Amino acid sequence: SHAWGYGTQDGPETWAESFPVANGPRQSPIDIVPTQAQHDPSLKHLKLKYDPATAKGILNNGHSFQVDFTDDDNSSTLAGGPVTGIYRLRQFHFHWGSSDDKGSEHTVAGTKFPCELHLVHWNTKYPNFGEAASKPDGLAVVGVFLKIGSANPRLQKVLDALDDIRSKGRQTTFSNFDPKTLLPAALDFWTYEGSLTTPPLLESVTWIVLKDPVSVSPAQMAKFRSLLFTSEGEAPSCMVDNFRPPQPLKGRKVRASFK
Ligand SMILES: COc1cccc(N2C=Cc3cc(S(N)(=O)=O)sc3S2(=O)=O)c1
Ligand SMILES: [Zn+2]
Repeated sequence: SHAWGYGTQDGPETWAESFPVANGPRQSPIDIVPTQAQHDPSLKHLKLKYDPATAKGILNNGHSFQVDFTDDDNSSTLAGGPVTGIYRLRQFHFHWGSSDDKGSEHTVAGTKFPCELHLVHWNTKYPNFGEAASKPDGLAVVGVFLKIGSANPRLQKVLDALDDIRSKGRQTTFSNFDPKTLLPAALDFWTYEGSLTTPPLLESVTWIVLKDPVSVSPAQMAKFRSLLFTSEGEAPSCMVDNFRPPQPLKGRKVRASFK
């Protein structure tokens, strides 16, 4: 399969060679400019229903780490907001920087956050995740910014699991976790039509980026940065700066759920 990464030889500037959609009309992430986002009063409020029992495992996939959920019923779902129908939670993961001045994928009027959480959901009008991932309305990803502040106790269970998945390919069980605890109190959001931010960069994502960040402490950021891009036995390479920079808007409109 295609070896891609975030280095100088295999990073975002090279991805179009193997994934030409990288230069497509609806690529993500983007810079969100609040003054240019249009308030859309027809947007419904976000309906997130997560069952902690659907948490299954945590995996270092060599690009990030992800917490996977069982998605064989509608126990953990997203509805409302900009989407029609019911989307099932598949996994969540993060993107972060080597220092606190960068790391997020979306930016807000040019402001970068040190970390960004993505909760990936797929449209149940399609038979399974893989099918949905290739459809223009197949996926809905909720993005949450993390900003430096006090330690976030809700992150701790996830961060404590990282010791067991330090290298690429490592995974361990991860159960009884409610991802709703990772979200800010208010679910105000910006939304636009975009793509996966890593290969295969499929243009199948309705993005729902929450306006309010949640906190993360410098020590907690150090835990993220203790992960490795590399497998055991390879020369170790710290998993940092696993973010794609903002992509051209190409005429897309960003809507806001709030005034
Ligand atoms: C058949 O399509 C598949 C199959 C298996 C995994 C994936 N994915 C790959 C990248 C990717 C990037 C995401 S992000 N950063 O935009 O939230 S979400 C996501 S994924 O859907 O898990 C796609
Ligand atoms: Zn992501």
